[in-house]
Amino acid sequence: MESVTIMGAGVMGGTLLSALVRAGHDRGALVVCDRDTRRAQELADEHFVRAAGPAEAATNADVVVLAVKPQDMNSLLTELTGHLAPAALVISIAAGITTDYLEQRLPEGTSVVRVMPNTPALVDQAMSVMSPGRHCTDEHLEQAERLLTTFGKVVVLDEKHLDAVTALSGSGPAYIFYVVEAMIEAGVLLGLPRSTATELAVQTLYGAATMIRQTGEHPTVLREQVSSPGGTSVAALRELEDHKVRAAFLTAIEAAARRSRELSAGN
Ligand SMILES: NC(=O)C1=CN([C@@H]2O[C@H](COP(=O)(O)OP(=O)(O)OC[C@H]3O[C@@H](n4cnc5c(N)ncnc54)[C@H](OP(=O)(O)O)[C@@H]3O)[C@@H](O)[C@H]2O)C=CC1
Ligand SMILES: O=C(O)[C@@H]1CCC=N1
Repeated sequence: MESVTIMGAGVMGGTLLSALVRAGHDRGALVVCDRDTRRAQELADEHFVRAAGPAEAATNADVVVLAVKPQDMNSLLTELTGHLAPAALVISIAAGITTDYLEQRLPEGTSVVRVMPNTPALVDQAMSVMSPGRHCTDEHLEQAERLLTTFGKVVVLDEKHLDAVTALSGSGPAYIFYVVEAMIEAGVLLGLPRSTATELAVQTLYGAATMIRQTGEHPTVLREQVSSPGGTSVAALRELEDHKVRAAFLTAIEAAARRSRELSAGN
């Protein structure tokens, strides 16, 4: 089984490591590294894998996953200089960071794949989109796909779409959690106990998501089925339209894509 090193023991590094362990990846072939060595050791201990410094972690890795913030990518790449195996596959999950940027800082010919996963990887329901770099072989792309498939769905797209992808599915869980928070608050406002409001909102989200997936119907059709003539749903939806909630989603997701592009410049 290939050796995988995860650089960055934060939210996504931890999420991806836990997913690989859950999928039965050989623990002896998993290494985690963080500039906070205590954090790396804690994560390693939690999953019975090994923590190591950047040089050692990179040297023997078949796959190196870069899971640091985009703003830290330059310094991480400097630390990796001279330590990557020539045949290693580098998978970057950083928002905004292009394969071009990575290839310019890594040894000539390094296989790079840019991936945008999301936090539902924690429950094996990630949406990951990947774009191969210039030197990425078919074998390396398949290797990346195999790893990513262990914790969710994977799609290959041209890199020109990756800022939009980051804005939609990368950040997407945050928008959904925000909507659910607001629905829970509304239930509490109407006098429901908070625990009941939470259960109702969460099951409604789960049921609605499952319906979209299983029926294959467009969300508009499903929304219309809920909206009885002269009824409650249409009364609520008019308020959402009046408050320009749809337009707010469009501009919010545009802002996220813009921010992804800014991050590519190291801001
Ligand atoms: N969170 C999400 O939902 C998603 C995030 N991403 C991307 O994943 C990446 C990580 O995000 P996230 O996990 O949220 O961020 P975190 O800040 O939680 O994790 C990044 C970790 O990397 C550490 N780090 C920084 N520099 C180095 C270095 N040179 N060597 C080793 N470790 C280092 C950080 O330390 P310190 O705390 O000291 O900075 C931190 O522990 C980002 O690029 C983000 O764009 C992609 C998809 C979804
Ligand atoms: O907020 C962020 O920048 C990261 C990238 C996608 C999701 N979280």
